[in-house]
Amino acid sequence: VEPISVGLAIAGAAASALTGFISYPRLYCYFRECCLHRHDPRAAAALQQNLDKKLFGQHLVSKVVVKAVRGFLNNTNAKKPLALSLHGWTGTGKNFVSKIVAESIYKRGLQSKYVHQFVATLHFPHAHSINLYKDQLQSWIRGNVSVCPRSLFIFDEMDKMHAGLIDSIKPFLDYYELLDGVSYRQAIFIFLSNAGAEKITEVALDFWRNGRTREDIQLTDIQNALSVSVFNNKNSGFWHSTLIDRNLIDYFIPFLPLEYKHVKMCVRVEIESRGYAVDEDIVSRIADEMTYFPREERIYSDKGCKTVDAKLDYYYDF
Ligand SMILES: Nc1ncnc2c1ncn2[C@@H]1O[C@H](COP(=O)(O)OP(=O)(O)OP(=O)(O)O)[C@@H](O)[C@H]1O
Repeated sequence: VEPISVGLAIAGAAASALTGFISYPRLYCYFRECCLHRHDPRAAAALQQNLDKKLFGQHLVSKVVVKAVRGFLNNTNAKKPLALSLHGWTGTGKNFVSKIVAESIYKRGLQSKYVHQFVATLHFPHAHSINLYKDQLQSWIRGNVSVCPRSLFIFDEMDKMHAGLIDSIKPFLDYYELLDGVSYRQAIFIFLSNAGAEKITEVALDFWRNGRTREDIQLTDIQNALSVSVFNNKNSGFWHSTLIDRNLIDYFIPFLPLEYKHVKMCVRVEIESRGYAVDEDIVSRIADEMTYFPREERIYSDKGCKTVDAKLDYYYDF
């Protein structure tokens, strides 16, 4: 065999292995993050599993989020992007659930280049810059969905967001097939706010006072009251935006206020995540340090599970 033809054969094999490698998307995407083009059945299963395991005291949230996201990911012919609006008291798991949703779709979760998070007071702090923010936000969304149709956008503190800014994202949430040549129908938008938290607490408290269990609360018990209260709340940017009256929000998802037992569950998770054995005495002491409302019954933690990790620092020497 001529040395030159052996060389060519080796070069050819190497080249075809390389082309095979590059054109084999699953292998390629194993090493480098890729936009999700096709439905991956593992995404919905991972979402269900993680919510079941990690999210405490939110039976309505788990049910609705899994149904909504699974249905949307399975739908190859969605007519609009998915828009979820998460409502509830502080520290009840809204950001936590958004993170779990992000992680179920993209391995790198919130760090993924296809997941974009905005915090109203951080990214859009000045009312006088609203026009600039509008332009920036629209071109950011357009640019990112052009690169990856299955992009995820999370907007925190929606109740502090300027109504004009909310209106500027409205076209992306609508039923258009294409906007300037871009389709937004595979994108997912998650909006977080405390708007409606009082209403949700009222319903939960009613159940408690009537001796009914928290798990008896159905979505319908809360949902109508919630959309009306959020819509009529003059303090939240949501009320005068057209997102709600044009029915662009697909699901209103209520987060119930967390009870003493849920706070304890959060403390245990935090202790374990730091590699310590759970000491029930410390768990109770931390849960006891939190404050609870209403003043007479003291059922719900007024910070939810927030600040639990900070309190833990006091008990463990790092
Ligand atoms: N229902 C829950 N189940 C398990 N852990 C929770 C739950 N709620 C909150 N936590 C824990 O508390 C932390 C803080 O909660 P999170 O940031 O999700 O609250 P939030 O509802 O977004 O509050 P805010 O309205 O103040 O932004 C989470 O990172 C998580 O560790």
